[in-house]
Amino acid sequence: MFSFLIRRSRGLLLAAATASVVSGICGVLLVSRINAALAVDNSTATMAWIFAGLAVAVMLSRTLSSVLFERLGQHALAELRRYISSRVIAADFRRLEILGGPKVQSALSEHSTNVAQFFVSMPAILTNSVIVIGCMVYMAILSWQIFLAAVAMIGLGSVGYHLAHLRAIRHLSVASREQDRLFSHFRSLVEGAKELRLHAGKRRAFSEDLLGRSVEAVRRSRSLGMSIFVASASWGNFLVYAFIGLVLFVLVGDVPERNRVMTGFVLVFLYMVIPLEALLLNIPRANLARVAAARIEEITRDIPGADADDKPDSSRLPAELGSLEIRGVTHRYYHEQSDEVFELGPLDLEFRPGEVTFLVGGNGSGKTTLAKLLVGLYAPESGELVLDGKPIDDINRDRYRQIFSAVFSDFHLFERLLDLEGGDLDERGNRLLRRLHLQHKVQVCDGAFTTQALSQGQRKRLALVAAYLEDRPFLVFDEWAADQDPVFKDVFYRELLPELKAEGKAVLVISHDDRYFHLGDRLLKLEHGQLSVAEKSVSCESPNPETGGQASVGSVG
Ligand SMILES: Nc1ncnc2c1ncn2[C@@H]1O[C@H](COP(=O)(O)OP(=O)(O)OP(=O)(O)O)[C@@H](O)[C@H]1O
Repeated sequence: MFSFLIRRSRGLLLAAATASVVSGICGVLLVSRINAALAVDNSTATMAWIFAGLAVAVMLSRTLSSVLFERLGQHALAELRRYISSRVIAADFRRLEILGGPKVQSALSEHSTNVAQFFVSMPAILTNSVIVIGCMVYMAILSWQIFLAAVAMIGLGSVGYHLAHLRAIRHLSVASREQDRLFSHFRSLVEGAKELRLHAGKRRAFSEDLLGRSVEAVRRSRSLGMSIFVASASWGNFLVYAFIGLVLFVLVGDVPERNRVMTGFVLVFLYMVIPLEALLLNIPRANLARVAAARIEEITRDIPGADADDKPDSSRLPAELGSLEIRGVTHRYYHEQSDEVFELGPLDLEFRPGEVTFLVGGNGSGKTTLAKLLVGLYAPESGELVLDGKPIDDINRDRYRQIFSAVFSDFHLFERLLDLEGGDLDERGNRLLRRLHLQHKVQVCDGAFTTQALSQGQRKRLALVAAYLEDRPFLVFDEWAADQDPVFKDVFYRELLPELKAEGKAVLVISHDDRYFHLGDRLLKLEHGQLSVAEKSVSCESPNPETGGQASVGSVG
């Protein structure tokens, strides 16, 4: 993940790192100049100018590195969000369903921000590392014996620090996993607002048992992890003071030029303590970023790219449907908790243009799953879809999907009518809105609905308008009419469906409205994932003159 980000902004990173290193070097030179000034009786004007020059260089390089790293942080955040979004857009739909929205949201917000923080803490890490290393070199020049003692002390500190880090990272990983769950509770907080307000007990249980526990678990693991980091930073700090004591009161007695060396060491130490502290405190942030990056990698690994083609060449999309066959297609859902499997199929079906097919079946019989298989959202586990004699595979599945417009029962309405153009788009949209009696509530203006603040049934009508405007050869409606009033049910079944049929569209309608079934060309019934031929209902209505009331059933498996 970091290497990906580093690759994307190599130039900026190099400039920022150079500025940090320059700032560190100038800082160390500054101390050496102070020490030199202390060692002479009268400091010269040249010494003063060098000092001033170095001080200005430190200020400029530190400002430059901080600004550049801040920009890098924002750049990294934007890059990560682009990367994760593109992976999500291209992901296999079923894998995305299994992964779930909260994890994606968590990756896009918190994990990405933490990774970006790495770049913000980089100047502190780099500059202070250079200062600490420079100070060590300066110490080595002053006395190599004491330098060796410092190296031994740093070795001891590093081992303790490393062991503490391993432990801290474990806690931070637990926290970032728990945070994904927390995001799903955040979603319930808004989406379940009605239910939570209507039931005090449910509200209490949710906020205490679910949300509260999750918030607490994240807090506990993260503060444990960060406390270990901070404690190990204090341990490092303690070692510095222990070392100062050791040098001042034990080691320095044996070295030649005792006074000069002692002044030098005291100065270097005092100068080094703050950068060292900053270094030890910033390394945890970098580690937090490492954990977040690992989590993002894990999440994006779970959603491998499928067959989505970024720019489907619309000229290659079939404007008309020839024949579409489903041959021996199956799909299975495994439910881990109950160790049960729902199996749909094997199904054999054929769809033709200008044909309206009704699909019925009890709840959970597999209707929506069949629709998802048909439109290519799920790849069949066995069997195949054949469009105009050509089998659909991973390579051409995305192009295949472009022949469908669908309104699923959990449809989503985008703010704009995306990828629809034409000077008369607004006019065509508004014409449809008039037919659906929505013209007083909403309009299509500049390719977007003027509002979405409508009832669920009205919003579904907007989804129908969007599907209509797409003008694709195959339309799928998953219980579209379920929440429409009788007038609009009538408009849908008696006006819109026949119109689509007359235009040569193939239409699959998942429905429980048996009083309209005679208006379709055939009726399919699903029971426990298996298709059966169903008799068309003739209740309430006279037989359809077009079909003579007979179900024209395609090849039904
Ligand atoms: N995302 C999913 N993950 C796991 N199992 C699922 C998922 N969606 C559906 N199922 C299982 O598949 C079965 C069929 O579901 P499906 O949504 O296709 O039924 P349906 O006939 O459309 O039902 P309804 O009339 O209630 O909309 C269900 O019994 C359910 O157990």
